[in-house]
Amino acid sequence: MLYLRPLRSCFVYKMASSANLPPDRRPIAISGPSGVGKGTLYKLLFAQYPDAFTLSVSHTTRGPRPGEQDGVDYHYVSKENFTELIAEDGFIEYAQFGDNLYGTSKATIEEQSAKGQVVVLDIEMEGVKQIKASGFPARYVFVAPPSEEELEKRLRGRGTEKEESIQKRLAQSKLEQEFAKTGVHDKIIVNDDLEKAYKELEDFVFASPTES
Ligand SMILES: Nc1ncnc2c1ncn2[C@@H]1O[C@H](COP(=O)(O)OP(=O)(O)OP(=O)(O)O)[C@@H](O)[C@H]1O
Repeated sequence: MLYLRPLRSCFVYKMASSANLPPDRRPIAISGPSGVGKGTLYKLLFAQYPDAFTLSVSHTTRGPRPGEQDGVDYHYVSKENFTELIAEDGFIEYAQFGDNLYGTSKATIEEQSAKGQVVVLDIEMEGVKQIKASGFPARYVFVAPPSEEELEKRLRGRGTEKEESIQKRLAQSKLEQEFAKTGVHDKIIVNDDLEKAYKELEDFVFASPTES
């Protein structure tokens, strides 16, 4: 069980949630191996600054699962609609997993950004490559594990994956880390101590455009 001390006093939290917006409004693409703690880190950021950030809502051709809402969890579209959007160059990145297509639409990011929030994208390596190639303005954060052993421990500790899935994620993690070594990201955060890693993320996202 992860123990996390409150990150800020209540007073600072209120100030932050109403007035503290990042000076650099480009979307932030967060990537890194599965189980490294990406979701944990950006959820802390959202909790701390509820008005400043929003998670990008992807398009998918898979049907909604019970409890999922269109426009909240995903934008659910038909395969025909999805392929039309690809033809119109409507995605900054897309990929196929199993029988289904998933993608991040330019229009969605623009609509979300127009509301005044900074869009956060939780994205894997191929997505990062595609966004870079598209020329879409974004900032890139890579979350790295302190070690392979710790990553495996976190994946197992989360209790969401079967053995085969854990092995696949660990193998993919090596590719993600090799990719990160090529220097494509603006910031690499080693998620060892959670509070320290969170602080690094917070400092990065609130840096002025010239600093990052
Ligand atoms: N610094 C940390 N120290 C210890 N445990 C951590 C730390 N950061 C995250 N964790 C734990 O590691 C597990 C994986 O974290 P999380 O689900 O956020 O990973 P993720 O990178 O978003 O994974 P995925 O890409 O599969 O969604 C969770 O159980 C989380 O509580």
